[in-house]
Amino acid sequence: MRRSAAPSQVQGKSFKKTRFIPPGRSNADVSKEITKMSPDPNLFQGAEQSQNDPGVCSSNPCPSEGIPREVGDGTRVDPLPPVHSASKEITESKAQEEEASSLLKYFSVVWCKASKKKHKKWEGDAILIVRGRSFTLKDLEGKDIGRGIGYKFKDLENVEEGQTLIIGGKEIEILGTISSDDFNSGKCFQHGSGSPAVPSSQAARKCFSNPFKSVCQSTQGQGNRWNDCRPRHNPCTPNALVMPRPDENHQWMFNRHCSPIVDVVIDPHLVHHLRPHQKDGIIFLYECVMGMRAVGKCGAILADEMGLGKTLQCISLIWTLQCQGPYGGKPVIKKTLIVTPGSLVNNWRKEFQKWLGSERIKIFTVDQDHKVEEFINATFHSVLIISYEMLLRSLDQIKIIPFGLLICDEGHRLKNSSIKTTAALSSLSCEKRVILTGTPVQNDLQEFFALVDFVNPGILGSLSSYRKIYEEPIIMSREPSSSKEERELGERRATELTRLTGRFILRRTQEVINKYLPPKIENVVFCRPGALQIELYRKLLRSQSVRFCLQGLLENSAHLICIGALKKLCNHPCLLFSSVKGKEFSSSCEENEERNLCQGLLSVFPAGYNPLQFSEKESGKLQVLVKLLAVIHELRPTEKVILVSNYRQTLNVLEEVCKRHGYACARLDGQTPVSQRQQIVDSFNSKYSTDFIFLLSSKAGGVGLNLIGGSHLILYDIDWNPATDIQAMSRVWRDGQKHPVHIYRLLTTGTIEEKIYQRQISKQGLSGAVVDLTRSSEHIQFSVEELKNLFTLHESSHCVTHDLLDCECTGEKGHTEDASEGPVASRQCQLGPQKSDSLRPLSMSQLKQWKHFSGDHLNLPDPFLERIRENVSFFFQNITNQAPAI
Ligand SMILES: Nc1ncnc2c1ncn2[C@@H]1O[C@H](COP(=O)(O)OP(=O)(O)OP(=O)(O)O)[C@@H](O)[C@H]1O
Ligand SMILES: [Mg+2]
Repeated sequence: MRRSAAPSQVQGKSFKKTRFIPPGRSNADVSKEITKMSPDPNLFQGAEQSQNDPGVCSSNPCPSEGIPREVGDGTRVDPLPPVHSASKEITESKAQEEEASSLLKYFSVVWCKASKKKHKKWEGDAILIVRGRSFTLKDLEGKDIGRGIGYKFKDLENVEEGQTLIIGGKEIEILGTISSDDFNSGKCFQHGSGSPAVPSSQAARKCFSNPFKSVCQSTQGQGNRWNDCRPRHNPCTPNALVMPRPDENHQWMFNRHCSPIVDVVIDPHLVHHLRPHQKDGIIFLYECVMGMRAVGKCGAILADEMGLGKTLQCISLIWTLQCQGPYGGKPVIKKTLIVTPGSLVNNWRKEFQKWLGSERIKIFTVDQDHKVEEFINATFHSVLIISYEMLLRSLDQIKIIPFGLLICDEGHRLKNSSIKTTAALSSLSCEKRVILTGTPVQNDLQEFFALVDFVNPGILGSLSSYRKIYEEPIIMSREPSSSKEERELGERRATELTRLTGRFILRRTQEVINKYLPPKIENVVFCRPGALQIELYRKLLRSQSVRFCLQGLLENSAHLICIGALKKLCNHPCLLFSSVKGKEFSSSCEENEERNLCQGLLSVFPAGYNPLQFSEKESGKLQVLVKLLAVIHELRPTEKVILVSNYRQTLNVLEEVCKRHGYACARLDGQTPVSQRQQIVDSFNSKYSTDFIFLLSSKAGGVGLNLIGGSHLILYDIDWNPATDIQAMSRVWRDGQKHPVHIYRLLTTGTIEEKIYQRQISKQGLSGAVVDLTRSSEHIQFSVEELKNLFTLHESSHCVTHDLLDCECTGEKGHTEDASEGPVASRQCQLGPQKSDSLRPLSMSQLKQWKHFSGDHLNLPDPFLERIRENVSFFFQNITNQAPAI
């Protein structure tokens, strides 16, 4: 507890002052005086009582007037002033009020409950906010612990440093003034942990050792240590990447043996390959984990967009820290733990091998046959790579290994502090923690807290203080009904939060590597539904379940069943048939809705319909797909295709199509054993592979994979969450890709798929958790109005999405809207100004700027589109990185 030595001052004179020995004071201080602040009696009692202490007014017949009220925790809240009758008083008090309303001051204080005890202890630090005639006392968690109104303006105006006061039943000592800037930004609530890496003089003193003495000792005892401590690589070569030297404060803190300072230089073998943004990223990571950016904190979040080479940046960091260090050249760490999704364990091993070969560093990957014990016993391994699932199972063994560095790949999963994985990882004693994520949480402030608190525990204070100081003001400022003051405060707090966390969070966008990548041609293809699809769609929309949903009569997830059925139908009617079959007569209660939905559906299918012998013509998208595959195969025989769906059953249909057409294919979905995943990916990426198609379940394999063996990516269906689709799309357009990349998103015209797409690109979709991969449609709430829109089939439109764009073209000619239109609306709930970010889904106005044409358009400029136009009602196309020779 802080003990004050600040001198108190006498203030006020009209009432008897209590003698008070401030907590922690020596007896010599007893003479110091304390001011008892009381609400202004003038305001409550009328002029005749103006000199009275309101405390004496308990005899007042009207207890609600003039007697401070107590609220909540015993805090005194003084009554609102009654209306005065005398006009002179009104004029005077009006003038005073005006004067008072301009008073706004902030103080740092220590406080304790007011009592007459001789020996008291301050109970805590707090912030005193004096505003006009009132004050608020907040603890450092941002919680109100005292409040009072109706004080004498003069008393509050004269509050100053060193004073000891009694207000609102609490004794406080004013320690200092806080600028409104520091209050508004929230800085004054920080417990010191968030300050830049400048140690307090106390800390510096504690770590002091006589540098001269120890250097002498060491040079005598160990020969010429200065000569031994040369940098591992030459820092003077023109391309040398040299890490920043620790400053004096860092040296005081960490160079206890006063070893000579040695340049830490990244291995030239790696530097040769590094992109400029990767060099910056390595310096950033180095500074973070060395505690050079925030005092006592060694965590970082590297949130570069997908494909920017976060793996290589980490490998460079690990290799450097394991061999070098700034103090006497001594390595900073011995062992590193990398935790990653199961499908990426072997990708990490491969990347180590790719960049460092197999001799420099020994990697151990945990799987069924290689347990953690082996790593413990075989001491020559320095890096342990393990999946999140395995980590939970082997936590006890992991805990006993003294890891110097912890890297959590695809670490956005740690955004929930109550899940087991986060708790398990937090329990590890390793302080140097790095989260890697291409999809950071940007718009949920609590999840953001969890990530930040994981890498740098305590830097934002406790969760409750964070809520009070940042989350609540920020959220409040974004309410449409917020006042100007609230908006300003929220803005300031958001800026401060961004500043505070910006020291250890780095995010670069795709643009930084665009110049190393081939062109990307993105297409949104609106496929006409087949006749059977239309008939079934109409039938489903007429079903009792859909009708009840629209009347708001069904509870829970009934609408999800309807949505699920429509989505299956869009993929292929045979998928709907399989799910309906057998449910028509089901009697179980849970399946009631499904039964209602299915009734009469089977009769729409041709007699003797066999889902296994489905026809490609029955699905508009499948027809387009088959033609697309054929034209790619014909025009680009050496190129390969990634075919993505969110559903295993759909992948089964697509696999069957591949078989029918004789296309060799590989497949990775949720059921593919983790141990086989990398091998499947590697063999597809290999130039010797004979596979033409890679069937990918976006949910199972979307994150982290490199599928640069393919240059055409077809998204067969659409997810509510744009991040899932964007993740999948990022698998091919990344470093190492040799061919122009073609992306095709297939949507069934006029159906729910268009609606989901619109939701993705509309503001409504944007305000949700757009970069959060774990959210699915179950978390989406729909109003009856929205459901009505979802459950409408637009049979006559070429493209409902285009209809909504307010675009004047008829789709007859290739049309591109003038790019000079207004700015793209930014997301509502994000920290600070958002830079261009390819993770952000496209917006409606951006889509309008894409080239677009109807399927009837003559002379389509793209030979692939030309071939599929027959079944397509509309196209959107966008080309990134110069016009390709398609
Ligand atoms: N400097 C480089 N030169 C050439 N290839 C590179 C370079 N840096 C990274 N790569 C390659 O780029 C690909 C993508 O890198 P990586 O997997 O590290 O991306 P990432 O940032 O982790 O993306 P994601 O968020 O999707 O996991 C890998 O094949 C990697 O080997
Ligand atoms: Mg990665």
